[in-house]
Amino acid sequence: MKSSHHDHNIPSTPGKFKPEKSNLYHRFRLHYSHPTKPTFWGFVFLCLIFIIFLNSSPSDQPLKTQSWGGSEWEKRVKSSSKIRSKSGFSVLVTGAAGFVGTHVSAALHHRGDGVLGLDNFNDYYDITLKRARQDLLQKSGIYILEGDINDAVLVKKLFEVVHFTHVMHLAAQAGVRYAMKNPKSYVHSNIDGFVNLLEICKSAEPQPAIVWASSSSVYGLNTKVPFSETDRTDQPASLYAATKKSGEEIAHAYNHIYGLSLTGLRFFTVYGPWGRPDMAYFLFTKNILKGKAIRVYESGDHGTVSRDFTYIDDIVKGCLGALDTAEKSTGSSGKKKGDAQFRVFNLGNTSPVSVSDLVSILEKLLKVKAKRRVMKLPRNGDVQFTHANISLAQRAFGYKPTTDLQTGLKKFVRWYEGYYGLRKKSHH
Ligand SMILES: O=C(O)[C@H]1O[C@H](OP(=O)(O)OP(=O)(O)OC[C@H]2O[C@@H](n3ccc(=O)[nH]c3=O)[C@H](O)[C@@H]2O)[C@H](O)[C@@H](O)[C@@H]1O
Repeated sequence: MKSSHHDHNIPSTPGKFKPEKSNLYHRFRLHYSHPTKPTFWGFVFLCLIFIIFLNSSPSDQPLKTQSWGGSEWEKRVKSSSKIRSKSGFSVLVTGAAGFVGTHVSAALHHRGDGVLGLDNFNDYYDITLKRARQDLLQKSGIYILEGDINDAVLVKKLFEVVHFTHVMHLAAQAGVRYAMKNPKSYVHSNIDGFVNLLEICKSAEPQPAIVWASSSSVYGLNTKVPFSETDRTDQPASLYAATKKSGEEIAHAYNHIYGLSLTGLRFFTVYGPWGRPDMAYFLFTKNILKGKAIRVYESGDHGTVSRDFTYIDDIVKGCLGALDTAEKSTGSSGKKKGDAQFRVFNLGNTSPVSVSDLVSILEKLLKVKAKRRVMKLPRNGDVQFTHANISLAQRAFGYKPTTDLQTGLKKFVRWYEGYYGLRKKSHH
């Protein structure tokens, strides 16, 4: 599972029994060659198979919920969610140990909003990075609860303990290309999980306003540039995109039936410090520094593949702007009392850069020449280009990205070197 041919750096699927199994198998083989006790070892083998069977869950992502509950736990939940400023919010941030979730949580807390994080800490990518982000937030008093958005009992309990004014829903199975490897994880988090959350929000008293992460990938094969929110989004090129588009339709239905205030944000390839190791800029940095080859995609006839790379701080401003302009939900007792706000916004940078230029910028910053393997874009769900029109978000909450790719990557590289201990110590 680990080293597939495409994305050798993408970690294995959640549900990590394989390596252990082969370990045990080898250990067993060593002992099995012992001539004296074949039946004993046969028995041990059967036991092991049985244990493996018991431990393997039929679902792709088993619910991993720590023990929770009790008065101490409630105190912690309440204290983290407590509003510390005049007219501040109390926000449940799902996916709070994720890349965007961490930055948004920190920004909300910083301005005096109460923040409770929820994250299932799945192993789609390096968990130690998620734990490090958790530690970072914990230092400023933000509690990230370990639990899954599919866990209805837990999420319901949270709404009983705290009257959240807002939900910032960022928990998702991200990544475009990984959807071919683990399709069900996308349905599990992006559809099942979202519906579970909305079901609970619709019955919560009071209903919170919800802002959530959609994706630029919903534009799929759309060729009209720049992408506007009114452009067609019915031609997804990946299952990931299809689940995010489904999320937008599901959001509409919950807004229509239950009066939930819903805002979907179409993020355009967000990058920056504390980013996701499965994304190209991160993966490239790692491999360039290791002297390993990187795959640089191009389209047919040596055309460029480009992205409207958007720096994390700009995205955070967009998220806060969306929260600040979100109107209240209108329903109560699970029933709609009037029309509620329904919005979708692009949050991009408005200046696409080719993957090849991305690599050149990294080469300069890292002072290492990349070993480029230029290849035609495989049919893996990637689209050829993205380019956001952001005028809608600009009008609604003054969204205006200010960081170009060069500047943003510089900050990323500085973080990367610090985090992985690569920075040269200066001798006065
Ligand atoms: O905009 C979005 O909504 C999406 O942005 C990113 O998806 P993507 O644009 O594919 O980001 P990267 O994985 O960083 O890829 C960036 C570019 O590098 C290219 N690439 C990727 C990997 C690789 O080995 N080589 C390569 O040339 C891709 O084709 C793509 O054009 C995120 O990973 C998604 O979770 C998010 O939803």
